[in-house]
Amino acid sequence: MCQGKKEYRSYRHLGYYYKKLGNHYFLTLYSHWLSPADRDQLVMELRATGWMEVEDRDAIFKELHFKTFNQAFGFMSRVALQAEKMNHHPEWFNVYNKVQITLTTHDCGGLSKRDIKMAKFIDKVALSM
Ligand SMILES: C[C@H](O)[C@H](O)[C@H]1CNC2=NC(N)=NC(=O)C2=N1
Repeated sequence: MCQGKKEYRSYRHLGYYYKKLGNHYFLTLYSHWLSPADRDQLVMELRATGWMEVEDRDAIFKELHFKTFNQAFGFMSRVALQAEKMNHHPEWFNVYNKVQITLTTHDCGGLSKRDIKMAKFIDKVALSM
């Protein structure tokens, strides 16, 4: 989904834009694109529910604690089904009742609308456990 800068102009009519990260250009879909203003606003809202920005990556992170391993695993199962449905998968680590989650869009080298949608889903499910 993300090509180098050279394809940028040929894809523009398809609603793509390119984003420069370091010495690389990532071509990504407008439909998932987060404008800087939207990104700042949405990430600020997620900070209110415990998400934080990852220092050396364009990604967000949250650690969730549950009463038991079963609850943590049940939470992960529900998120996994949503990840498959969205074709958008978290980077996560589980130890007993704790789940650490990092969200970013690998195809685009950074945050996209899918990460925001997934983060809100995660918060909703965690609240219902
Ligand atoms: C081939 C497959 O559709 C892609 O690799 C999907 C799968 N899940 C994904 N998950 C995340 N977080 N980012 C992606 O870019 C992504 N791409």
